This record gives sequence, C-alpha cells and structure tokens, in this order.
Amino acid sequence: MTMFEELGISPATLKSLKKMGFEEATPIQSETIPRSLKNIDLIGQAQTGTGKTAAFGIPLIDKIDKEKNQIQGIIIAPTRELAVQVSEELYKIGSGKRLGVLAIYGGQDINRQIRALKKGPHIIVGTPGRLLDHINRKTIRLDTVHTVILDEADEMLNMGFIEDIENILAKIPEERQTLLFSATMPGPIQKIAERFMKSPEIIRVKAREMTVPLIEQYYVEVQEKNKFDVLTRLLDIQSPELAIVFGRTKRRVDELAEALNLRGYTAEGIHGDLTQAKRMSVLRKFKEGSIDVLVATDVAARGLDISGVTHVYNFDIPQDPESYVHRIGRTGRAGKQGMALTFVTQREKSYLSVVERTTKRKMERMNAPTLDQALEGQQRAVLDKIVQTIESNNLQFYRQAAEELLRDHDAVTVVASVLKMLTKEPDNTPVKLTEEKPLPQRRDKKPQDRRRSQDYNRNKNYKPRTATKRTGGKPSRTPR
Ligand SMILES: Nc1ncnc2c1ncn2[C@@H]1O[C@H](COP(=O)(O)OP(=O)(O)OP(=O)(O)O)[C@@H](O)[C@H]1O
Ligand SMILES: [Mg+2]
Repeated sequence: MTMFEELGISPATLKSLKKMGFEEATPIQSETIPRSLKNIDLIGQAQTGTGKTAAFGIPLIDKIDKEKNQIQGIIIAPTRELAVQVSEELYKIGSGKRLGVLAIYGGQDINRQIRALKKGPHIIVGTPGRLLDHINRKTIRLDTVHTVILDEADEMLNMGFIEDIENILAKIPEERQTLLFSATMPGPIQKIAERFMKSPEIIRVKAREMTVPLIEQYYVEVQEKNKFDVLTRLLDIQSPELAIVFGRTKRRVDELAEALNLRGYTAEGIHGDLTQAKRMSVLRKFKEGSIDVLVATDVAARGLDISGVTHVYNFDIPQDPESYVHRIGRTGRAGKQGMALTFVTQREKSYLSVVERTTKRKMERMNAPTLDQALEGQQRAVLDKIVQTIESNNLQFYRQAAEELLRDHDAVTVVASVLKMLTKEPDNTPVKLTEEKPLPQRRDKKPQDRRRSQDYNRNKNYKPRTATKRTGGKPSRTPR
C-alpha cells in the first residue's frame, strides 16, 4: 500500500484527504495519480468500488489554478445521479483549496444552472445531453479547459452517447489531457477511445478477476413465474441491510417495487422515466435507510456509491457481462463484503456462461429456498433480536407480566407464541407481475473469440467509425 504523501500531491489536497478519512491510496490511485500529474493521457481500469473517482479527482484538483475563475476541468458521467455524486466527492477533495465544483444535468432548471455557471466554477461535472445544451447556448465555454475525464468511459462511448461525446470533445482545446476511467473496457470501445487521446497509457490494476473478490457471487435457477416468491424468500432469509434489485425494464421495476410493498417490504423503484426530483428523493431515502430495497434498471448500475448495500439481486439476468460487473459492484465497495445473486431461467443460461467467461469467475449455484427455509430465516432474525434484548438487560418493567403469564402456561408455550407473533409469516398477498420475454437465445461463442465474447448484445449493429448519425433519442440502447 502507498501513502498519499508519496504521490506528489499538494499539502492542501492531502489535508482534504485526511479529513475524508483516506489514509492509504488504493492501487488504481497510486498507479495513476503521479502519471496524471505529469499530464499523460490515461485509460484507467480497476474493479468497482476501488476509488477511481479520487484517482482522477485528486490530480485534477491539484492542477486547477484557483485564481482563475474559469472552467479548467470537465468530467462527463452517464447519469445524473452519478454526476451529482462525483461533484460531491470532488468538492470534498477540493475543499482544502476551496475550489468551485458544479454539477450540470438534465431535469434540473437550466436558468438555475446558468446562474451558478456565472459564478465561475473551476470544475464542471455533467451528463452529455445537458452539457451540449449549455455549450450550444454558449453558457458553457470550454476554451479554458485543460483536463477532460470520462467517467464510465465505455458506457459513454457506447452507441447511444458517442456522438454527444464527440461533439463535446471537439469544443475542448487539443492540447488538453484526456482521461478515461471504468471498471470495464471492452476492446472495440478502447479502440474508439484511443482516437480521442494522445498516445494514452493504459493502466489496468492487475486483478485475476474483473469483479471484486469480496463479493460472493451466486446464481439461482428459477422459472420466470416463480421469481418473485424466490426473491421474497431470499430477502427473508438473508435480511440484507440494504439491497438493490435490478430489473430489465421500467415497467418491471415499477411492478416489482409495488409488489414488494404489497408484501410488506419498504421498496421504491428508480428508472429513467421518473422526474429528476423523484429520482433524487428515492436515492436519498435509500441512503438514509428509510427504504430497504431499491428496485432499479441499469440506470443505477454505474458508479453509484452507497455504503451499506450488502446484497444485489439480479431479478433479470443482465444482457451483457459489463452490465453484470457494474450492477453487482454496487456492493462490496471500499473493502466491504457483499453478496450478489443472479436469477437465471432455463432459456437464458447461455448468458450466465458469457458473464462467467468475461469476469473469469464462476458463480456458485444456490438452490431456491423453500417456504420453510424462509420462515426459519425470519425466525432466526427474531431469535437474534430476543437475545440482543436479553443482553440489553433492561427488562425490569416486563418482569411482573412475564411471571403472571408463566403461572398459567408453560415456558415453551409462552416463548413459542411470542416467536410466532414477532416472526413475519409467509405473505401470499397476490401481486401483479407481467412476465418478461426471455432474452434472445444466444449461440455460445468460443472462449478464444475475445472480440465477439466482449461484444454487447445491445450493440450488435455497432460500427466503431461510423457512429455519427443521430436518429433521435439513443437508438441502440435498452430504455432504462
Ligand atoms: N484511498 C481511499 N481510502 C479510503 N476510502 C476510499 C479511498 N479511495 C476511495 N475511497 C472510497 O471508496 C468508495 C468507492 O470509491 P469510488 O466510488 O471512487 O469507486 P469506483 O472505483 O469509481 O467504483 P465504480 O467502478 O463502481 O464507479 C467511496 O466511498 C470512496 O470515498
Ligand atoms: Mg466510479
């Protein structure tokens, strides 16, 4: 492990890092920070939750001239929530220098953003669409920018975003530094990326697997119609602190969130059709713990850093291995343990092997739990609580009532009825869940066929050099 002091970082930034509780640099940080400070173009790839934000944030902050109230650094992120999160982390890193960092994203009042821009922030973190909007209105000028960073670079250079990214990069001076970061970087995307960069160095933190070893990974074979019951049983048995359930479509997410609430879980959904205010409030409630289960499309798969997420359930198997890596990477962050479970229907089993081959890690098979096991799980949770209460030794007030009860009934009967009262028994409230069509069956590819096996299902039509025509919206992407 390397200490931050060894990396050539300024005292002001070191002070901020200390305040944030960062002591040692993570491997991607110690590998990239010194190079980045030398203005070298970099592609940085490291596992989810290993501190890529600070890896690009620290040197950027150090290179900002505080005296110039001009935009000097720009970070592009694929989702609004991520733009906000990255801007917050950068603000903290920059607090020692008192830098201005502004998040710019769609769904927020543009006039408010224009007013904030007039204050002359040093760094902007934005989503591509809204950034372009400001560039076209000339409310953002990029001619003073010396550093540009694409967070989740592979996602941003995917079909749906590439034209926007190209347009933004065209407005930034050529003698800039360009940095790309992601946990995944499929070959064809890396090729596109290199077109925007000056002989980039590729820094891959050596890891045998693409996913973090701290995440236990399981798959559960289940029929489509049984998925929901299996999910609720797993939630009952595993009692996650915070859980994210990923579904394939917006409708799926809405229905799942509603169904979970009907069965007594506190769940809310997040997807691209909700208003920005709603998306933010759902996320806030989840972070605060007033929702236990966040149901999400892939919109929440990339980059979000929420501490306390102990379990990720892939209710629907992801369409491509990269999506799998990012989804499960919402747990097991910053050295913490996590568990990921992926539901697989018989017809979609080929997707499982594609994921395993790409991540170089086998998922362990888990049997779908039975009703009795779920009940047992709930009972165990109650037992734990009772033991805790006994240990708290604060029962004086209840003793007399307990003695009265024991006069008329034997001890086992009394305890059993308390257990029954406290245990959440299986709830069969009917729920409505429209069946998802299974993903198209894919013919298995040979492992040595790397390019193809890294290819995205959703990018079948993807041609690296010709992605310039925009046909309204984001053509090849799954709506999320
Ligand atoms: N050196 C460090 N010491 C302690 N905590 C750190 C350090 N660097 C980053 N962290 C914390 O680790 C968590 C994960 O960091 P971050 O979100 O940057 O990961 P990431 O690599 O970008 O993951 P993803 O691929 O999912 O986007 C954050 O809460 C961050 O504050
Ligand atoms: Mg990140």
